[in-house]
Amino acid sequence: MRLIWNYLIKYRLAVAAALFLTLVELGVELIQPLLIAKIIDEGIMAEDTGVVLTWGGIMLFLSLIAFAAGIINSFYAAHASQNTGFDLRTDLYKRIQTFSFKNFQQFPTSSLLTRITNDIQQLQNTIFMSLRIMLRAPLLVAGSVIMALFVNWQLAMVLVAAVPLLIAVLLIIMRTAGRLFKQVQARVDKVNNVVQENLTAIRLIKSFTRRPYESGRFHDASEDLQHKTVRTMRIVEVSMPLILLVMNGCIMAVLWFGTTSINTGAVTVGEVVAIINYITRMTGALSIFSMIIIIFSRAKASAERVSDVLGTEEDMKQETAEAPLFRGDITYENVSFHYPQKKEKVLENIDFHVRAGERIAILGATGSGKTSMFQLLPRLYDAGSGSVKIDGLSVEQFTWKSLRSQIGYVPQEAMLFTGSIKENLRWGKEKASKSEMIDVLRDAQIYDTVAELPDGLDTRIGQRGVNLSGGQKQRISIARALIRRPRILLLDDSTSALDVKTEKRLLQALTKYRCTTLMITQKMSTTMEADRILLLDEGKLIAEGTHEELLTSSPLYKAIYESQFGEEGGDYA
Ligand SMILES: Nc1ncnc2c1ncn2[C@@H]1O[C@H](COP(=O)(O)OP(=O)(O)OP(=O)(O)O)[C@@H](O)[C@H]1O
Repeated sequence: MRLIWNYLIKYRLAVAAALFLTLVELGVELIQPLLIAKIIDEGIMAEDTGVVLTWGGIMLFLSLIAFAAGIINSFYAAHASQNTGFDLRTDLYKRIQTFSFKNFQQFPTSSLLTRITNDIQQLQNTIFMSLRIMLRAPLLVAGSVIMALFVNWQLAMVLVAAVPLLIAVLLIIMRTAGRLFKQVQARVDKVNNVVQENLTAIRLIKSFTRRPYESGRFHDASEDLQHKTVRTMRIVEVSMPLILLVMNGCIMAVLWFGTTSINTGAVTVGEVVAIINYITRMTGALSIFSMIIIIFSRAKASAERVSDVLGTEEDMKQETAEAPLFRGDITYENVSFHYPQKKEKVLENIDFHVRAGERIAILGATGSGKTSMFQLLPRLYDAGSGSVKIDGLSVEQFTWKSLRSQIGYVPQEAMLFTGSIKENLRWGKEKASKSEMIDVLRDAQIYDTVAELPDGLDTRIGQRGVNLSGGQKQRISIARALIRRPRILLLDDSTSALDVKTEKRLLQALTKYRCTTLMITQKMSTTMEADRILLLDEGKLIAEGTHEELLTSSPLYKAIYESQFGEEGGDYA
């Protein structure tokens, strides 16, 4: 919970004002039974209407003050809680943005989503409730005991004995519930995970008619959440009957001792009524305690989950050197790599050199390590051993921005954002002009299609580009990479959905960018457009050369070629 204090401190004035106003409300509440005692003993019993009216008027006035204090308190409580929530969300978001892929593997996306929404919402509610009513509850309980002692200490001893014991039990319940609520939040993660996967793969689910299976998965996750929440709430709910039992016991004891003491004259009727009034108010405050237990236990769990993310160290640090303008010469020197959670190497002793401006095709069976090899260049991962260099300088010495802004990366799965085509292109270069956009769309062989759309560049792209074909998405992704005028272009199977002629035109248009181009591909038609080809197999670079060289030197390359074009080689021989 230290996390909440650290953030709340910024709004200390609002917090102080809210707490002060709580004390005003509390003061009025605590003084009222005293006034009631006075009215009974000095007004009603003594049949003095003047006393009743005077003190009754004072009670009414104080109630109005408490009412105003309550309203203003809400304003300050909302200000402090909403702003703290905003700050936490912002910092959490910023921290997630710095995450490396290794960090991401630590926290599934669905869990990060729950943390940044639901968990922060819990913390926000807790701060609001704390400033509004929660603090009042313990203060009211403590204040009532003190005031009861002040009214009649012998009768109040009943409370001195019972209340601390009751609070100790409630705190134990709160601790247990805190642990259980953490498990509840993990179940919320699971539900989010299923929903997220479901919605992103809705087309697949429909085409495979897997709706009943997916509904089953959702049902199980949701039911698991329901059961865990019910089990947790059961423990919390014990607190309410417990409070009523103990406090009603206190009232019985006060009435019992009070009646005998009134007869001996040691206690007045007003004092008995006042103490019972304090007990009733304490019962109200303690019932809020059961709500406090729920909110605090949840908040404790949420605060830990948020802290876990905020406290996660970036495992990949960026260095401070600004990269020079690259020529685009690339060297992999004896590079080996394995993913953080796996021991087996997916790349082993990769060694090659690409001259600036060259166009290289990377060919290899699925899972042979092509994408992994790409990811080392913009430092999405760091090589385990060996060195990846651009223009003879290790990529690990540059700032992310200066390195990545010179690399155009088109990932295997074309990922577009909700917004217009224009906005998606500006995602690549913020201040791109209309003519720049037209140029890159033309080079990516998609301009004619865009121009025919009723809204042209302003055409809205649905979430993840649902309203575009696979090939259209690929070409807009390529245009987005080209608009940055990259020095190095990485195409990860980005032309797989294009027909041979369109692809040929696209590759032709790329020559004017004079950038070094590495293209992962499964298609021979693409490799034949390259200056050289790297052939990967099970993480090893097994052959390197031009198309003609590899046809004679590499049996695997020849086999792939023949599998695509037949032994004669068709038109491409
Ligand atoms: N994020 C990851 N975490 C762990 N292992 C991974 C990860 N990504 C890929 N791998 C593993 O690394 C190996 C190489 O994968 P990679 O994606 O580099 O192959 P690829 O040649 O690009 O395959 P494809 O042609 O199918 O895209 C595979 O065995 C794969 O299972």
